[in-house]
Amino acid sequence: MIISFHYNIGNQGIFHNSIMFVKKALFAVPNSKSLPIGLVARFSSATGDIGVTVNDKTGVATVKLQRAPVNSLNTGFLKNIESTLDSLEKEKARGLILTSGLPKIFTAGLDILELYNCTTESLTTFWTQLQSTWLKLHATSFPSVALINGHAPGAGCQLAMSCEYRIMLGPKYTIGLNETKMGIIAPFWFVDTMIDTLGPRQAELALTSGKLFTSSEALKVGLIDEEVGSEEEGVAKAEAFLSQYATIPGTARKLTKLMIREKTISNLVKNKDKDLKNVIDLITSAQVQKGLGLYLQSLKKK
Ligand SMILES: CCCC/C=C/CC(=O)SCCNC(=O)CCNC(=O)[C@H](O)C(C)(C)COP(=O)(O)OP(=O)(O)OC[C@H]1O[C@@H](n2cnc3c(N)ncnc32)[C@H](O)[C@@H]1OP(=O)(O)O
Repeated sequence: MIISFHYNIGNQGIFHNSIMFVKKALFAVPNSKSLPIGLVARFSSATGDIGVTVNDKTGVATVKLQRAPVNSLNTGFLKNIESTLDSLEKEKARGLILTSGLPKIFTAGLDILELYNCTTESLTTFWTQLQSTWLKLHATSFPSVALINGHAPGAGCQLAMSCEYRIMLGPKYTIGLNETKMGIIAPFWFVDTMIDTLGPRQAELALTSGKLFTSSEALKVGLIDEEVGSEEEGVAKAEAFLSQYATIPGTARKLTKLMIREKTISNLVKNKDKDLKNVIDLITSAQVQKGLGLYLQSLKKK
């Protein structure tokens, strides 16, 4: 476990001539490392790595997801993300920028290997962790921005939608809930989140077709809030968005957010077991297993 807390020195970034400016450890982020982007692949692991950088002037934490090759979300990585959010809550972070440390991919969504050839037991562990990580992200007390610097299909889109503001790097990447394209059904809380984000009409069109939106299409329907031409521009816009909360009393902000999100959150909290049963029934069916196998093969053939 590396316990590190990285400061942005005068907003110049944490790496200068490949030297990390690292101040003393202030809190623990389990299994976390802060890595130069070019080194990401070397640190790939079952649980992934999470780079956390906190700007000491603003208290905003930038969290970089790093699980090569595509930041797919397995049980360990989701647990790692949840622990990171717990640490940020404990240390009273003033804001979150959630982004990817990998080139081209925000996250490829759920790790299909957790769904394919799974047992009821392994699927239960995985799905329970997914529910728990999502609940934490969706209800953070601090404001959150998803800086979507690559593709964000499936649960990648779900994570982004749970942040309060979405900034996407254009024009090459896509985002959306593509479950129906895979012959599966998005869980009700993914659907609720998309309805909260797009409204019922656009959500229905998007979900039934499993649409993956380009950044400009996503902007048009309100799936993202801003499209940017570079990561630097994205970071600047994310910081600008978060800076407006510097003068807003935190408790009033948090309670307002939770009031607006309460219905979607409590729908999952009250129906966790039902959701799990739906998933087990669907995912372990022979037909869905066959489809997932073919989907995995098609990804590998590319
Ligand atoms: C009630 C049940 C509800 C279940 C809900 C599910 C929500 C989900 O999130 S389902 C998953 C949705 N995600 C996808 O469909 C994404 C699939 N992946 C892609 O479209 C592409 O990989 C990409 C656009 C993300 C990246 O393309 P790129 O060309 O850069 O890389 P690839 O060569 O395709 O992939 C590299 C490597 O990674 C493997 N892989 C890709 N995605 C996943 C994944 N989601 N899970 C596991 N593994 C994945 C891919 O097979 C390649 O593996 P190899 O290197 O071994 O060939």
